[in-house]
Amino acid sequence: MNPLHIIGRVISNPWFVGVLCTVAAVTAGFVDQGTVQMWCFLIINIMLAQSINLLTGIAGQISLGHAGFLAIGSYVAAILLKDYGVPFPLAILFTMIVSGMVGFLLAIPSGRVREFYLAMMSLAFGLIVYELLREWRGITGGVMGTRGIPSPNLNTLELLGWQVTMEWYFRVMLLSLLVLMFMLRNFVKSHYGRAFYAIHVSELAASSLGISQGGTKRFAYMLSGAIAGIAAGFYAYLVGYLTPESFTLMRSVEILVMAIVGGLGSLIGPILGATLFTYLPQQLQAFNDYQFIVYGLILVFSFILLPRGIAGLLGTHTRYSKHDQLSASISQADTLLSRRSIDSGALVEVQSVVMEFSGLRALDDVSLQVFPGTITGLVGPNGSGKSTLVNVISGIYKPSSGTVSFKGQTVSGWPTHKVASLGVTRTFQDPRNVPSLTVRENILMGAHRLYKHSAFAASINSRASSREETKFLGRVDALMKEADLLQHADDAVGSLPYGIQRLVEVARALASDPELLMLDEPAAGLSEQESDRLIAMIRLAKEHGVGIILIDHHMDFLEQLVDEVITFDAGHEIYRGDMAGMRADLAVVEAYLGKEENHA
Ligand SMILES: Nc1ncnc2c1ncn2[C@@H]1O[C@H](COP(=O)(O)OP(=O)(O)OP(=O)(O)O)[C@@H](O)[C@H]1O
Repeated sequence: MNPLHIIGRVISNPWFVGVLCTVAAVTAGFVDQGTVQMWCFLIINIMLAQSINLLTGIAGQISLGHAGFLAIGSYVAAILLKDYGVPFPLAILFTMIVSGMVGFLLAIPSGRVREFYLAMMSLAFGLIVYELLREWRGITGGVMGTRGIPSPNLNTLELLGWQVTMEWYFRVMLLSLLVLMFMLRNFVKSHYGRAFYAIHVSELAASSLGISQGGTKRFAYMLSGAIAGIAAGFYAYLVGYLTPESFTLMRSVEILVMAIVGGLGSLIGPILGATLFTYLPQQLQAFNDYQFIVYGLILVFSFILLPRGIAGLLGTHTRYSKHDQLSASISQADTLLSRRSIDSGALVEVQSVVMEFSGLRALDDVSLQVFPGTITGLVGPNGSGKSTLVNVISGIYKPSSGTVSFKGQTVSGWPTHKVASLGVTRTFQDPRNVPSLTVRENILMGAHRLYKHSAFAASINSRASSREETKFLGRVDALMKEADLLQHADDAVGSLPYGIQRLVEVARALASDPELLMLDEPAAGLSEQESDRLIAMIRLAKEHGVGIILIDHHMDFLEQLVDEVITFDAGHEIYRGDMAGMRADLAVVEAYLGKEENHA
């Protein structure tokens, strides 16, 4: 085994972490105050790097203004203690809430912009906060800053009449970090963590699983702000004075770089990055004037040589499921899918839908009904409107006119995630999985809409949350067995052949326990064996009363499955009936089948 990977395994082992923290907590009583203070700065950096990692590394929302959170939190904490005498743990708690609220508010405009613009917006946030600190003299003390904040460094910090020394301050910080890491780890491994990762990779695929992109982004900003708030509170008391110069753009960049160099998306990475960036500047002091050049070079080389950061070099992976914790208790699921009544009326009803794109009529007066336990095939030449119809039903497009209703309720115009949360699940023409997550994690993501437990319950790994996770992990294992995917359960989806990726997406759709399942060319690129697996899965869904819309160009494949087939040409329905009738229909042969045969 690679020796670096052995190091990675050791440092991510909870026993190692426990022993290291105990040793540090005890040793803090014997070493000089400067060393303990440095350890405190390390903890602050770890918290900040985790905060940005959650937002940028996991939820994919780039932030160049994190020093803004640090600044707001630090000044709030300072004012609460210095001016109002709030005990410092309570003041830190309050700071966490204020910073979380700032994060939430910041997410509202951020929800509308992406990538480069998002980076610019977060940059503007950091710059505005910096200017406010300089100009709002009555509150912040302007460029002179705020001094005389009770601090363990000056032996002026007290709690209930007891003087808090540096050594005890460090122990409180260490305990806070351990609690934070425990909660963060559980959170990331829950359906909340998977939702963060899903919006990062594909907002469209995420919303088709019932994940609200706006809500998830706001939640990510809020949590990230709250974590930065905790770091800020500890920072304000640790240093005992605040000036705007501690919260410049450089500080924001430094926080981001710590997480990137450590390894974005993993939980170990930010710890490693923060450690490097806390101690490196000290080591480089020997280089005097060349200190910053050396610093810059290290950065450039680490970006080039370590694309997944130090955590990648050490082979540490963060898992986005609790499979490793719960594997002993996972049994085979009793049911793969809920059994639904097939005697009820139409599941979905499309009425006179027209869909126009700048003058092009992709759908022209289309109507159809799909009943539980039936399969409706959609066929037609390329560009005839099949995918557009699925996009209209799933809420990706709002029809230009006409309505879509699901179980009698009009859903046209609803956001995609809200339609999906009713049990309307679809797959895409090109599979949209999360390539870096495992097969198990991807399929588990499908169950998102079914989870009931709160984010707090997920973070403390409550009994109810474990029970729910175990149930869905069992269901996912059973689905993997059905799809013959068990041997790939722990492989990253991106490393697998195309056909397998398609089966993963279909299994993910089934994990949502859908009422209506829409499959867009699921058999494309599958081997014969994989195609048989797919047929078995579709039949399983049908037997359980799921209503299915199936788009495909393979007539042999459709023949084995569909109850009814509808043929489109240029957005119009040209045939509806059984497969035999379709093959004999002159209009279909003219518009579609003739061309298909010519292709063959
Ligand atoms: N977002 C969009 N903007 C503009 N035009 C679009 C959009 N989506 C679809 N179209 C157009 O609508 C028409 C129908 O496209 P659609 O993807 O539904 O066809 P399809 O039958 O699914 O074809 P294929 O078999 O190639 O998937 C095409 O002319 C396509 O270019």
